[in-house]
Amino acid sequence: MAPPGPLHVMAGVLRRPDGAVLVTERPPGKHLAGLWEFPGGKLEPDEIPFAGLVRELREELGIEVREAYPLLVLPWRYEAFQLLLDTWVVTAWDGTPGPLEGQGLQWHRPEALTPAQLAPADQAILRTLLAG
Ligand SMILES: Nc1nc2c([nH]c(=O)n2[C@@H]2O[C@H](COP(=O)(O)OP(=O)(O)OP(=O)(O)O)[C@@H](O)[C@H]2O)c(=O)[nH]1
Repeated sequence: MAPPGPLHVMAGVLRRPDGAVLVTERPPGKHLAGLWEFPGGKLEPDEIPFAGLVRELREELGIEVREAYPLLVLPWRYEAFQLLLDTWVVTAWDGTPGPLEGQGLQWHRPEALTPAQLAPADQAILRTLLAG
């Protein structure tokens, strides 16, 4: 049987007008617990990427995405699985992002993020943000 394909994971980089971006902490007991990531999650079967991004950010942060554009689709391999991290920059939303799942939330300018505190795949996203 063919091995399972990569997990398609949506990630949203919420960017405020002052340039700060939102990072969220992975909860205890989960893969990469204690590291920081961009909020999001797995795409559901037959869901288009933008709809998955909107759904995940509604579920995790309680916001309604209004404007977003694709930044990069990053293929990544962890020991146990592979993912395609489909990353969008979110420039406008309704509501105030809150920790609906009890996760830590922090706003930082990309230059102030410490790469080692991010999920490994997200370190590549950070490089793209810094290059842009
Ligand atoms: N949402 C999100 N997931 C990421 C990022 N970077 C990264 O490596 N991942 C990995 O992508 C996988 C899928 O994320 P997820 O949020 O749906 O999954 P999860 O572990 O919370 O599990 P669950 O929602 O099934 O309980 C996780 O293993 C997570 O570690 C990121 O920036 N955002």
